[in-house]
Amino acid sequence: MKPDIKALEQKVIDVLANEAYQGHPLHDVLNELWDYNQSQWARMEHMIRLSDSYQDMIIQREKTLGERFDKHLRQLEKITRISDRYQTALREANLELEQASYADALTGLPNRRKMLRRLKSEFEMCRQGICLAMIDIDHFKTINDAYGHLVGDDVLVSVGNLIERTVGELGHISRWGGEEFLVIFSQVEQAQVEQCLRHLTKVIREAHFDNGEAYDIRTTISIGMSHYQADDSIDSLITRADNALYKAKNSGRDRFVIG
Ligand SMILES: Nc1nc2c(ncn2[C@@H]2O[C@H](COP(=O)(O)OP(=O)(O)OP(=O)(O)O)[C@@H](O)[C@H]2O)c(=O)[nH]1
Repeated sequence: MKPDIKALEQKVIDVLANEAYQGHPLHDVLNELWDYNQSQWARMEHMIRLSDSYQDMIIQREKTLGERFDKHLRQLEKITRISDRYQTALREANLELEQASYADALTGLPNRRKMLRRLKSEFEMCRQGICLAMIDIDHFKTINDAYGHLVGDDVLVSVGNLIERTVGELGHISRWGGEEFLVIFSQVEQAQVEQCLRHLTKVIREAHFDNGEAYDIRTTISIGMSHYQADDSIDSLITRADNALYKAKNSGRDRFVIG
């Protein structure tokens, strides 16, 4: 049978309060037991309160942790988006930089570095049938001296444009340096290249480089041509074109010579 704890407790309280039992040894023992029981209850309640607040604290902490985690996640997403945009911008900037490093700043034509790359790849693909034309403006210094460097720049750009237009699909032009241009013809009949270069000297000879009415400059070009021969390297092919250009200069300019 289950004891009625409440009634039992009340009975103990009554006995302890009863004057008639004071001083009896069992009264003292009961008193001590009662005090001990009360203190145990108080301890238990204290522990329950502690446990409750501990659980509260954990719940709060988990809540805050969750919120903090969400915040970090949002920050992380933001950083990822920024990083994606940054990488795209970086890729575009690198591309622009790469293109800029292969273009001549004045004429916009491919520069010597780009040309050497092209020459290397043409050489690797099919070296037979490659022709080079080294083209140099005649007495260009006199144009600079007479009209100044800025006008000289304009003439350089115009000559570059005329070469590009005249060569067209037959070859690839580059500004090799200073007042020199290099054209690669690949897989074009040598006779056709010669005809093109002969025509080019005529085009430049007949051109008027004017700036409205401010000036009217005439000029000519000399060309050294080389075509691939057995055992040629890129260097030897360029050197033969250079030597032929030298001969064209020394034999009166305004012409092309085959090296
Ligand atoms: N305006 C201008 N001049 C340049 C540029 N690059 C090189 N030059 C000039 O080109 C001239 C080349 O002179 P030279 O090597 O003596 O040759 P040239 O006067 O053309 O004579 P030949 O080649 O012997 O017919 C120099 O005056 C350089 O300053 C440039 O980008 N702009």
